[in-house]
Parts: sequence; structure tokens; C-alpha cells
Amino acid sequence: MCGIVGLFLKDKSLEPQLGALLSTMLVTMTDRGPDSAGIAIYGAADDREAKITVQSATPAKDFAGLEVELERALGTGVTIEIKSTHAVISLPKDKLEAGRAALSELRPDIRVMSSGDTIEIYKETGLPKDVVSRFAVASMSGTHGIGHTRMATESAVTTLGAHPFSTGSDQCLVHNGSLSNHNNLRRELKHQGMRFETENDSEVAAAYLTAEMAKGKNLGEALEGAVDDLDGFFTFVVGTKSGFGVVRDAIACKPAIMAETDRYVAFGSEYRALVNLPGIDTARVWEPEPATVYFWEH
Ligand SMILES: NC(=O)CC[C@H](N)C(=O)O
Repeated sequence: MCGIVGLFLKDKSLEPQLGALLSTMLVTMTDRGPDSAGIAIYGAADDREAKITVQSATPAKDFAGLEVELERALGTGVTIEIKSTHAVISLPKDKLEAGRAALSELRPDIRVMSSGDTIEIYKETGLPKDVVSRFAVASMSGTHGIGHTRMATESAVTTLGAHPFSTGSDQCLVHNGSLSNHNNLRRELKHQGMRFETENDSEVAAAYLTAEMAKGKNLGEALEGAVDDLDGFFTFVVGTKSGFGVVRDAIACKPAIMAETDRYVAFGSEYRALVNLPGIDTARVWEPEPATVYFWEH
């Protein structure tokens, strides 16, 4: 099992509702995965600022004084918004790499969930309803978002093992299924310089797409490659700063349903995830074909 939801907005007037719509979709999928839940939200772009979403098992200790210490290390203004075990650090774009390096020096136990221009990732063990309320996801606005509720198959039930996985700037991936060649692929990707935080198969798929896009492919082309290079079962939903993609393996035994109107594109593991979306009764609804890439871009 595992439940996936995704929402890519075409109509800007829906953006303030993105978090609320996605939260409802994800909570509806709770019985597909009770282990952990997570959500990636692509918010408004800022010309000058980038952001890093971090997680700590001891937030009171790790986040105390961090803003001042980072400002001192980087020689520039930084803002930190704390949300439970997570915090979003906003900093000048040209300080993103230096910021990540300073973070691992200053707070070695902090984990980076995502970094980039617009992405924020929140994920924890527990049920979707608890995860979305803990991080106030319903109040978030954005252009697109992806959610996942996990029933673990390949690695431990931990915060880092929860989906979405982010292995590149503004990228994320969620997965329903299990890969059979992830250990070999992880070794190859490590030789190419990719770093891994978990033993999870889905993290390898995310890193595979990051590595392919680093070679110059767009998300759609990287997903085409995944159909050939990844063995096992998968329905993937992936996001980039401006893109949203879906692909299933050639057997496509993991369920998937999509809906499109002139206001949005939506994905659910099952149709019941989509029933509360505005205008769903007149949407074009279809089951994505096996081994076929679906890809939208703003
Ligand atoms: N049930 C699933 O689809 C699990 C997805 C993935 N293999 C994981 O363990 O996280």
C-alpha cells in the first residue's frame, strides 16, 4: 500500500487553498499507510531568497539561537520560521550552499528535508491527520504540492524514511511500490557523487532522477529513463520548481487515478482522494497508462 496525492494548480485563484485541498486529499488516504506522512509544498517564488527546510528530533535545543549563529557565520540576514520539529530558513540565494555548510557545522544533528527556491517539505512518523495539523499544512498556499502516507516496505519507519524524498534543489518524489534493483543503483549513484540518508528504495529513485536531470534532461525525459532503468513496482509522483510528473511501471499494479480541469491537475492513489476537489464532477478523469510519462509545467 501507501497513499499518494498531488495537486498542480493552473488557476492562481486556487493557490491560497493548496494546503487545505492537499491536506484533505492526504487524510482521505490514511488507511493506505499508517506509518508516516509527509507533504511537499511549492510556495511563492522570491527573486532574492532561497529556503532550506530542516528537521530536528530536539527542536527546542537545536533551533534556539540558530538564527543569530547563522547570520554571524554567513554575514547576512537570515529568517527562521519554526513549525514543531521543522524550521524553514530563508536566506539570500547566493548563500544557499554556504548556509547548508554552516548548518552542518553549527547543528550536526539537524536534517535537511529540502532546499531550493520554493519547496518546503514536512514529514514525520504518524498519521496524516496528525502530521498535517502539526505543521498547519491547511493554511499554506502554493502553486503545487505532493503528499504521501507510508506503509513501509524497504526501510525503517523513521522521519527520514518518510516521503517525499528530496535529493536535488526544488525536487521531490513520492512512491507507491518497491524497487528490486535499488541496491545496485545506489552503489552506482554513490560513485557519481550522490549522497544517501537512508536505505530506502524510493530515495534511490529520487536520486536517480536528480542525477539524470543534472546531465541536462528535463523532468519528463528523466522519468522516461526511469521506466527503463528502474526494476520493480512503482507509481511515482514527482515535483520540480515548475513541473509535476507521474509515471507507473510497465505492470502498473499500484493504483493511480488522475483528474484535470482548466483549474488544476490532480493525482490520487484512489478516486476517493479527489472527491472534495472543486469541479471534480465535470473533470476529465482517467487512469494513467503503464510505462507512460505524464508531465505538466507552469
Ligand atoms: N508501500 C509502499 O508503497 C512503500 C514505498 C517504499 N518502498 C517505502 O518503503 O517507503
